[in-house]
Amino acid sequence: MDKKQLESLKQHNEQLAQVIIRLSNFYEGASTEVDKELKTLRSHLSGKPNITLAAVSIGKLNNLLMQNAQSLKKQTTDTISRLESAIKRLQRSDSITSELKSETARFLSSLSMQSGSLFSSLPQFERALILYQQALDNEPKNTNGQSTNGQTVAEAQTQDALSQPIDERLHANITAELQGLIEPYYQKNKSDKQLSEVRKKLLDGLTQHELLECCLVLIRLIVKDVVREAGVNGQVIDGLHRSIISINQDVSQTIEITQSQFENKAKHHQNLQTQISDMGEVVNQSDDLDKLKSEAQQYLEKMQDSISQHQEADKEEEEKLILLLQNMQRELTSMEKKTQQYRKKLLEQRSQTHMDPLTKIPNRIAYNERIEQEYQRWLRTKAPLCMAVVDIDHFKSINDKYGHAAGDKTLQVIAKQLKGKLRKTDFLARWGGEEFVILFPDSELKDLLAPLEEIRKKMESLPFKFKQEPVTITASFGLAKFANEDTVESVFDRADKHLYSAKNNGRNQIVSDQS
Ligand SMILES: Nc1nc2c(ncn2[C@@H]2O[C@H](COP(=O)(O)OP(=O)(O)OP(=O)(O)O)[C@@H](O)[C@H]2O)c(=O)[nH]1
Repeated sequence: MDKKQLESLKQHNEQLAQVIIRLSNFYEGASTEVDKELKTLRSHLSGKPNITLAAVSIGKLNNLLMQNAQSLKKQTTDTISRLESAIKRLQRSDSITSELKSETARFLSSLSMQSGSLFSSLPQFERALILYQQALDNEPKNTNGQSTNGQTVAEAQTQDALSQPIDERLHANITAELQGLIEPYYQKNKSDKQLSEVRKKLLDGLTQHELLECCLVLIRLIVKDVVREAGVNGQVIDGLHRSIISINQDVSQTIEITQSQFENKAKHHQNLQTQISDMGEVVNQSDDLDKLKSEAQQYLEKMQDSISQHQEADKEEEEKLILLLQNMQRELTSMEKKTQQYRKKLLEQRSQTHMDPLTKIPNRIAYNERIEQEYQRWLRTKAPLCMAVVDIDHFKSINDKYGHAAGDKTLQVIAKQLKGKLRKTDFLARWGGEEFVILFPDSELKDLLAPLEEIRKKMESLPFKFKQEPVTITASFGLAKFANEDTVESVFDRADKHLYSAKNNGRNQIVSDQS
């Protein structure tokens, strides 16, 4: 192999090492054993890659991933058989229609053909959910609103519980949770009629029965979305897994060929050495010039033969190597592309899951992560940390009088205002509905009163205009500071209590630990 080819092999190995390091992140968390082996693999590949050790590690990893795939397959088969018995139970129920009965029969026969792959089974779960929902929708009700089929005691009790009015607070909490859940889907697909209707119902307030219906619509929507996402992600990971196996085979072959080339060279070298020393001996012992000439000629011819033979073999091996390298390069390029697309998608997904789609500020998931960091920092350093809870006053009346679009716009404007007035190190999130939460690291409560008062005044003076009418919008604030044995929850509760004192005292004001 010439210097240029060696250089290219080295470059490919380094490129391969980089891709494998990046790829290995996708498997992180599959199991502790996989994680451990991935760590070893990364250590072999980082800095100056050691491909020989890495190939051993990749082999082990490959076995582990295959075992993992087997246990996943078993779990999937178990789950499918549980799903099968649930659907059989539904089929035996007296109260389902004949149409639904034949549909469950069709579903059961399609389940028996299931391959056992998690991703291909996911749509079956969704179908089962739809069948159950249809059965629930069709279920005949007696005058108490209870089902007339032969229920077990537990089922009858659950049904009973559903016919009781649920606690008002719980109802409000479920409504708020559903509002939060539906928002990203609604923002992505505003023209979807069913989505807009469900969202409107959630914002206007709904009965217990309507709330249950909304839950079902949302569950269906989310399952569909998860199935789609899981399908896409599964395909990507599957594809990457296949590429890694193929590259692993190429690497092993490359190593084998390089090793055999090395051994052949050594053998050839040894042969030449022997021939040269034999020739040396003949020269030493010979006293006849003509004989010496002919013997030397014979040796030279032998050496010539052995060199050309070696060159032939070398050429063949090199051609094989070049083919392998070309293969590897193709696989690497396609893997790079796939991982880059996947990484981009993951980043997008992460930022979407942490952002409120309406106001484009962090949401409650982001808040939960950030408050945990700030709280841990406060425990460690005791640097002052404050929290404010902000709630728009009489927001329901904006929705009622001017419509939800006006309510949405108000939330967007207020979020923008709040964000614009805060320091870069402060953290603002939409807690839910018309409520926001702000974290003030490294800030004393007494120093926050004036700036918050300024924000409150600014909000009050914002020139809102709906249906040609100027509208004044105000907000109430509850402010608390972390102290003594406080936890995240205790500080939030205190800020929330202050907020409600502010509401009870006439709204549009700030109440704090110092009030
Ligand atoms: N337009 C719109 N309205 C929302 C959104 N999220 C929550 N809401 C509405 O915000 C309103 C909050 O009303 P309430 O909790 O009764 O409080 P309020 O009217 O602000 O009254 P006080 O807080 O007591 O001043 C409800 O009508 C919700 O439907 C949203 O994303 N968009």
